[in-house]
Amino acid sequence: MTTTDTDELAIAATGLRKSYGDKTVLDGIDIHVPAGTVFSLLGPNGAGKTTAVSILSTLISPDGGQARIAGHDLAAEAQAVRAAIGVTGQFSAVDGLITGEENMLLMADLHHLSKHEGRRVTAELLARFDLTEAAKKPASTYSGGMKRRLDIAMTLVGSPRIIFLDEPTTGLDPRSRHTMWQIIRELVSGGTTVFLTTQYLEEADQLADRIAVLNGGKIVADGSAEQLKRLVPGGHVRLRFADPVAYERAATALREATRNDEALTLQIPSDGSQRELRAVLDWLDAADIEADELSVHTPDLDDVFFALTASPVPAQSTDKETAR
Ligand SMILES: Nc1ncnc2c1ncn2[C@@H]1O[C@H](COP(=O)(O)OP(=O)(O)OP(=O)(O)O)[C@@H](O)[C@H]1O
Repeated sequence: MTTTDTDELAIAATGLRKSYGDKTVLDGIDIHVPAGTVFSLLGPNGAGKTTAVSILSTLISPDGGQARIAGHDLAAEAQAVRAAIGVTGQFSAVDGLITGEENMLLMADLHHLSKHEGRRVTAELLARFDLTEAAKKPASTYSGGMKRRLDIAMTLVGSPRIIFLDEPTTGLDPRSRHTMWQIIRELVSGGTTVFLTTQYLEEADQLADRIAVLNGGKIVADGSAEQLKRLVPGGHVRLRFADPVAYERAATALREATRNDEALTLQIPSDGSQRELRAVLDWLDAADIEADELSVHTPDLDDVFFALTASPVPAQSTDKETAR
């Protein structure tokens, strides 16, 4: 990789390793995040997402590997790295005993902003995150979504170029989750780089330019949501019949279909495109058969996630496999 490539990367990590005792959590992972994009690290519980965030944000040291964050070496220039990043973890930095505004002013102090500048930034961020009305109330009275917004607002006091959001919407209701997604999109359109960990596949699908799936200590897949979806087969059209005679005739006409004689359904491999759907309908018309229901299934990130995280992780993924 040339120097220019490295400069344009907000995060460039290679061979990161971390073990606790004889448990290898990260077994040599590479992460490259271009500036101004959203990168999402996905993985089941305990996969090591928080560990990766903690390493990249200088909270803990890796056992091996290197990383440059905002152009600074993680090990040799930890202070410069810290100055360039913001971290919002699973455990909020919000102090419930003081007001939202006081939490913000405290952050401004920590970042050595002048009194005047601290007040200006606080007012601006509280307004941006729709917290002006609640600013003078103790943060303990805030809803989950408000606390999460305050947490991110506090992170932004230091104007970080890169922010790490560790499961930013876990436990939020759908409306608050959508508000958070909007906030993240606005941050990125303003040039911030976002490193996001999530257990919600839809969240990664909605927000991330690139997604990496972490499992068994390794990145098992890496790409855009579309690229990842292409990794798994499973796109199909399903036809359901109420009449067993129509079902039998359709099964004879559509030789590639997989039969389910109990449910009277036929499953035909398909990419879900208009062309392929039309072909199926044309076959049915030609044979003068009418299906009672037609549904299209295209692989989604769930399929990718379950396919990629199926075996090496014990109990949890087995449950998911059986559930499907
Ligand atoms: N300080 C520690 N000492 C020992 N083991 C640890 C420590 N921190 C993390 N682990 C273990 O490392 C593994 C990865 O943990 P980590 O919190 O990074 O996973 P995660 O992907 O963030 O999971 P979750 O989604 O549940 O937060 C887990 O098995 C955890 O028990």
